[in-house]
Amino acid sequence: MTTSSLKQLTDNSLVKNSSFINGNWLKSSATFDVVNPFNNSVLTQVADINPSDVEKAVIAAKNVQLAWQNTTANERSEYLKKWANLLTENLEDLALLLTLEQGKPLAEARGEIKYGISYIEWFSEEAKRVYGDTMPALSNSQQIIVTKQPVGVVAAITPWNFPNAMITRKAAAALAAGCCFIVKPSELTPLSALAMAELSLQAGIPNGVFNVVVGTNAKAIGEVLTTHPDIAKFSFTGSTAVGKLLTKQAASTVKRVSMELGGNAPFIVFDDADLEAAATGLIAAKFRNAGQTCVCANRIYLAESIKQPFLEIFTEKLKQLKQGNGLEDVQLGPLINKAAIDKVSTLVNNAISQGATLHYLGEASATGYPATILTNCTNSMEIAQNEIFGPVATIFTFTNEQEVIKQANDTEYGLAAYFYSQNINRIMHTANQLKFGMIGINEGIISNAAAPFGGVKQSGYGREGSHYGLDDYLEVKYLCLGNLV
Ligand SMILES: NC(=O)C1=CN([C@@H]2O[C@H](COP(=O)(O)OP(=O)(O)OC[C@H]3O[C@@H](n4cnc5c(N)ncnc54)[C@H](O)[C@@H]3O)[C@@H](O)[C@H]2O)C=CC1
Ligand SMILES: O=C(O)[C@H](O)CS(=O)(=O)O
Repeated sequence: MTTSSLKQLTDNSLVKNSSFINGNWLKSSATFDVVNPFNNSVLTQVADINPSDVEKAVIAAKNVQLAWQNTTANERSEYLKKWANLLTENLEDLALLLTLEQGKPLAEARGEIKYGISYIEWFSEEAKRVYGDTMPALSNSQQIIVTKQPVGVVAAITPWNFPNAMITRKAAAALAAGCCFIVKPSELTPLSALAMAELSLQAGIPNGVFNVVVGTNAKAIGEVLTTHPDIAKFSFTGSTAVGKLLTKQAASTVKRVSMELGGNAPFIVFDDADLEAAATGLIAAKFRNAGQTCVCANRIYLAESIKQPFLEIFTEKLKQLKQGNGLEDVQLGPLINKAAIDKVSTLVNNAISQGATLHYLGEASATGYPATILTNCTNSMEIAQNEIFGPVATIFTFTNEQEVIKQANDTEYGLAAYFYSQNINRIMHTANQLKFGMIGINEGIISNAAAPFGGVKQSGYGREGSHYGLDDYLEVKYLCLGNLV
């Protein structure tokens, strides 16, 4: 029987149990349990920060902000490279920690750590590519110069589904731009963030530049991070509902805001698609992290003429996926908690009561959810208008290209979309009409540090990764030099 304990780590110094502020570990009397979602065992206790102590992180960051933004781009690049190298050296322990606290299969956890490291590596180079402009002046006695400067102290709040990569995707860009950084990770998965903090210390990143505050009073902590006047920018990844609340709070001090929110991705298989490739792509796009990602395929539209052959291929592939303990040889881990299981069950039962057909039902442990295929779904069902966040494939059919594009766009979200076709005219026509920030064309996994990750509509705004990702942490300054002879 696989033991599920932190003792399995090679280097137990990576297990940290309190907030990391100004290079120190802040103890507090109150603690909260960190639970393994597969068996609900308590992994460890973590100090529950008193919201009144969150300001200590703000002060620490503010006190070192000028020194940090006055380092050279090369110096910041070197710090980031050291951090990335340490994360790579500790990859196995970081992956084990992530699977223990979040549940995803170890192979996926390794993938997430590498994905998270790729953002640090990407921005260690982007730090050296912050460029300005010159522009034609109104007279020869003038010179116009445009420079870019770091926005200042950045605060962030991140979710439990990618407890490593959602932090590095923000922190790496912030540090590269010359901004000090404070993050509140989800109280469900604080250990990955705290291990990252320990490695930032080992990388020599100066005290106060990278800070992690952990606690169960997300509301109170969030109020400090969204309203404190010494925080210039706020970045959030999580649900649209919470994103709206935090955006309102950040408006009180007119902070720069980036929002990476929920999704409701359509996945369209046209009649000219490579069905084998589309089925493989859908397995990846639907079942990664047991369906708990904001870019998961949430609605699957099949051309009527290929529905039967596609479903046969897809169902056979789905039967190969095993659900269970992420530490063992499985492809689907547990959901994050019982509330998540109840939410998915309600959506499925509601869909069936509204006419959906249960086409396939896999097996699952008590803390998992069975891989499921529902057919005969319609856009009016709750399951079509909500982010499922579970391993449930909902099948819709269509006969007309314009109709399916209209249905795909029929959502308040606009994060990711996918479609499979081998006709270039149909590909360009469809890509131009889909209202989403990111589109996978004949591809089910599109996440890449070199590409701009982000959405439109109620999936938020701002971009993370790519050369666009630095702009969110920079202010443009216009200098007008006059009276030149
Ligand atoms: N667009 C994107 O890149 C991503 C979006 N998400 C979305 O997030 C949801 C799942 O993740 P969850 O962690 O459950 O989302 P969530 O929005 O409930 O929580 C996200 C973070 O916000 C914090 N939080 C919750 N209520 C808060 C409040 N009142 N004030 C301050 N902080 C608060 C939580 O502690 C956590 O750290 C799904 O809707 C998913 O689509 C998740 C990951 C990535
Ligand atoms: O939280 C998420 O869902 C991630 O943003 C998805 S990805 O970046 O890992 O694709």
